[in-house]
Amino acid sequence: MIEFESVRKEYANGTVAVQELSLSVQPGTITVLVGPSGCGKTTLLRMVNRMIDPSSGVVRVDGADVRDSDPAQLRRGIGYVIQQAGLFPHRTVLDNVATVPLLFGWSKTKARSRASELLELVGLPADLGQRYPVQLSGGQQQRVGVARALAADPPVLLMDEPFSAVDPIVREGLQDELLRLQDELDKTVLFVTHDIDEAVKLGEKVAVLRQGGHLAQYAAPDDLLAEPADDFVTSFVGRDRGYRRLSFVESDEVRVEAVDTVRLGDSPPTARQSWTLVLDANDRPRGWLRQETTVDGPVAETDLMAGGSLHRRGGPLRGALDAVLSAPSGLGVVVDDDGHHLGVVTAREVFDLIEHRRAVAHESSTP
Ligand SMILES: Nc1ncnc2c1ncn2[C@@H]1O[C@H](COP(=O)(O)OP(=O)(O)OP(=O)(O)O)[C@@H](O)[C@H]1O
Repeated sequence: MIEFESVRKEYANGTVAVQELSLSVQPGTITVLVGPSGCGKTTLLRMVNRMIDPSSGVVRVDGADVRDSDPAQLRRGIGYVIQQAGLFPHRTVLDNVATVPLLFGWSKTKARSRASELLELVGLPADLGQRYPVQLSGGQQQRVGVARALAADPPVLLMDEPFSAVDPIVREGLQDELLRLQDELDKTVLFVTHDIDEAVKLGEKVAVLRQGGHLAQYAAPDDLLAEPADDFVTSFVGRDRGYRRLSFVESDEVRVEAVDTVRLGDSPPTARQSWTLVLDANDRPRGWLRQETTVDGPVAETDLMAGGSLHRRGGPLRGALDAVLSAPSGLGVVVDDDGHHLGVVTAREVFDLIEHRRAVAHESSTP
């Protein structure tokens, strides 16, 4: 869908931003360009919609050389989202999103109704449509930016550091939202970031660029973390790459064990284990009760130690290990999709599974 063939960009001042780079982006996937500041990510991205033309080489969208298309026409099929959303400050949110359909000659009513649908699609309440961008939080503005880019239903989306101006929690929410949207929409997304965590979370393929616009490695996230191509990629993907790789390991085989539980408001069992898991009336974990804690009567919130993160059954093994490491009991709490308690996993179980996987992988790679 998007191809770069021996693309080179030298700016008028002699800076070579992209160096003889070839790359194919698969249709219907999120591909991430990642690398340190100044390595040519934005330059590469902007060559797709002809905001920048290459000095040599060819950029193709859907098999056609972009230089053969009229830039305005080309951009109708390519949504563009930038940092801090770039919304028009004097137009309401709804009119910001309706801008492109209006340019296409849609009636005001039709364009606004499409804009409302899009606001809902990106998870914003309809009444925000009447506000001005300045009256929204950074995260909300980014969502409007995404809605606006989707307005013409373009098959291709270019996203240039779209989430880097918001705090880490909001950012994680926006990333999850993009993955959910992509499940639904199947766009061809080219996404620029300098954050390797964001890259491996979002990308089906990740292109690591290094200074001077060289392509250092182009691989699926798991392969990137498992086998960085050289010292630059190794240092760029970071020291804890072994741990982060667990994000791509399924936990289906992990054994979930039973643990003693008590409901908030009930009396604890008389013979208590070292740790008892406390649940609410809907079987959702609320915290841990230590054996040493004296409880007179029913268990109350004040008797509890805060629980750790919860591991959703079937989620990546990283979540299981994090649940173990963050729980005061050293037991990772496992829940179903609705947050109901299912049992616990131990660190030993997680490590045994990692060891087992390694042995299986080794066997299958040994002739
Ligand atoms: N119009 C321009 N004229 C001259 N040099 C430019 C121009 N635009 C970018 N550059 C230079 O080209 C190189 C690549 O820039 P680019 O913006 O593509 O990098 P980037 O990887 O997106 O960086 P960042 O993460 O900081 O946004 C940099 O050295 C930059 O200074």
